[in-house]
Amino acid sequence: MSDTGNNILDLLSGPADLRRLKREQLPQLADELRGFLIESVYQTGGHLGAGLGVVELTIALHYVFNTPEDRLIWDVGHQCYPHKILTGRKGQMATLRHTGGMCGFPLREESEYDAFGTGHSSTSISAALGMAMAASAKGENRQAIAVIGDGAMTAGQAFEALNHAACVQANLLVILNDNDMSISPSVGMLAKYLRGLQSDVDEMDSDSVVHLDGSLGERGMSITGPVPGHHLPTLVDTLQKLKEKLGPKLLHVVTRKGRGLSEAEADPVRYHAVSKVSSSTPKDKRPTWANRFGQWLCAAAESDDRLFGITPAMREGSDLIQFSERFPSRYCDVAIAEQHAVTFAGGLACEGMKPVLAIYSTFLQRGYDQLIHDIALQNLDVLFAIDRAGLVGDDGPTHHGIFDIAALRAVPNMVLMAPSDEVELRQILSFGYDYSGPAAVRYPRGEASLPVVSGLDFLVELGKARVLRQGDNIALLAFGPLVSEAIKIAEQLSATVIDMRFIKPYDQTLVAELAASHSLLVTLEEGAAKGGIGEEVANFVHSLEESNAQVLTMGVPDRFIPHGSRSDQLNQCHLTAEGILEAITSRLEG
Ligand SMILES: Cc1ncc(C[n+]2csc(CCOP(=O)(O)OP(=O)(O)O)c2C)c(N)n1
Ligand SMILES: CC(=O)[C@@H](O)[C@H](O)COP(=O)(O)O
Ligand SMILES: [Mg+2]
Repeated sequence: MSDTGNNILDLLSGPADLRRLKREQLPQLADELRGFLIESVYQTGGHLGAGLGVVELTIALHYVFNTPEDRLIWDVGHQCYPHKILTGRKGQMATLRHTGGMCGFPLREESEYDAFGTGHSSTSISAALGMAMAASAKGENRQAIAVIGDGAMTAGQAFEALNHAACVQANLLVILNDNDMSISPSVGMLAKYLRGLQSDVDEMDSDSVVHLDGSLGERGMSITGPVPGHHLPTLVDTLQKLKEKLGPKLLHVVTRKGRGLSEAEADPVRYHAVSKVSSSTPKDKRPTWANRFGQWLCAAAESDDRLFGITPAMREGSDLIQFSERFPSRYCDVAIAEQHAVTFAGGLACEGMKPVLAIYSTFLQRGYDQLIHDIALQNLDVLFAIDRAGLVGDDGPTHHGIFDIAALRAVPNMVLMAPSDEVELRQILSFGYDYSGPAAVRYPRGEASLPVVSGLDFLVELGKARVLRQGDNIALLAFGPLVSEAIKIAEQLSATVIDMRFIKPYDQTLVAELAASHSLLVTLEEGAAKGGIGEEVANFVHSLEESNAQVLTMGVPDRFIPHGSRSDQLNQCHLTAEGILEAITSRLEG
């Protein structure tokens, strides 16, 4: 017995060892792997339910296929921890999602077994098909396997890829991991269809494999399943058969999210991700920006029955929970379908409704064309509540919301606002809601900031900033919660502090006045510096003939910021009081 009680798991250094096991050893390996996964993720925090649901599937895939030569891609990638543990990274699990530690998603640079980096959903089939076509072109006899959940399957790109795959002869295996869950329960036509096909995974038995060969089958993609996704003998036998079958194939497996941990099976929403179990008593958590948004949304809906609240499968994350319960007829979870969500909001607006689309900044990237083409170009009255705008911490670069400033300030008709605290959030959301045109309010992940200056008037006027402190030579122009960092160093610098509030249109009149009365303007934004609002302010100031003011722009540098804590990331980007002070000091010492 090894010291951790894991007879088999601890003896495996990689899939080659796994493939030397007898089939009858695999169920014990699954138990050991599941136990280690739970224990480890409770220590570090991270995604849990999805990984528990694919323990057997992961073992079977590495047992049957010759990974890494056979390419294995995990859609979204939040379920990849069992895969990482079995591919030589068990020892790194203690560093999961820590600064400098193991990534919480598949990462090509981390391992040859991570065939494709994921994080945003629904990319796996496209990538696997590309790899399969390349193998064919090179005459290489290898498989490309995409494991995609029922939630991820609802996104358009998944269907685009299936549509293409069904008409090309490439060795592609798509495994639909159907646990009837997204983060919240799956919604939409696909979910209904799949529910009609499968019984409860525990009621399925090994001869329940149904060769559907349905409509897609007649046109080039064979469909197998549904198969009980926790029954190792069935999984291994089925995968062996499919391995020998040429051409594009789809295997439908039925699993349970959170499998093997009773509380996670009972509440898969809550156990989608868990915080680390810390020995110290948890400090009272303050409401998050998303909580404050959710409260505002309910209050606004109470007084206006034209308001619709829309989320692309992120009810919990964006905190539309209360709204969904109180206003079910005006709550729309459109599944993982950001492109559809944006244009759908436009349709509502055309008919006089007041849609509010709550969407993470990083996921809005999926709907950028729709924002331009369907909303801004037609000047439709849609409010975008852009959540997770800024550095997000543990999830890392696939999830940072740092491109929305550069993206949206380039779009005519768009209004883009950045509240500095939770009181401002309410005021600015209301302003955006009342504004009759496309408006967006961006706010970060985590606990909502409290006002740093009291007794201010809250009247919000289009394109107008707020002077929080009058100083002399240096002016700090903060866009959003970085106001609090600016206030911390204002006295030491005897600086003027401006809460800019509006990114588009920004308060150009005030900037011109500041440029005439200060020698250094410093712009602060938690967004990509390249293409950011700081560049626009600098261009404007440097175009003023009557001013010699210099502009120091501070934002996220032109590189991807790795996973880790949000505070580490802000430090890396010098977007803390200390970092800003240091940058100003070195500029002054120039
Ligand atoms: C484009 C995009 N939108 C939203 C998300 C957030 N997200 C992460 S996991 C998830 C649910 C995925 O459901 P499914 O694919 O069924 O996987 P399961 O968690 O059930 O294993 C969502 C919506 C994402 N990662 N990417
Ligand atoms: C995997 C995925 O994309 C989501 O689970 C994401 O990690 C949620 O992020 P938050 O924790 O910021 O809600
Ligand atoms: Mg699912």
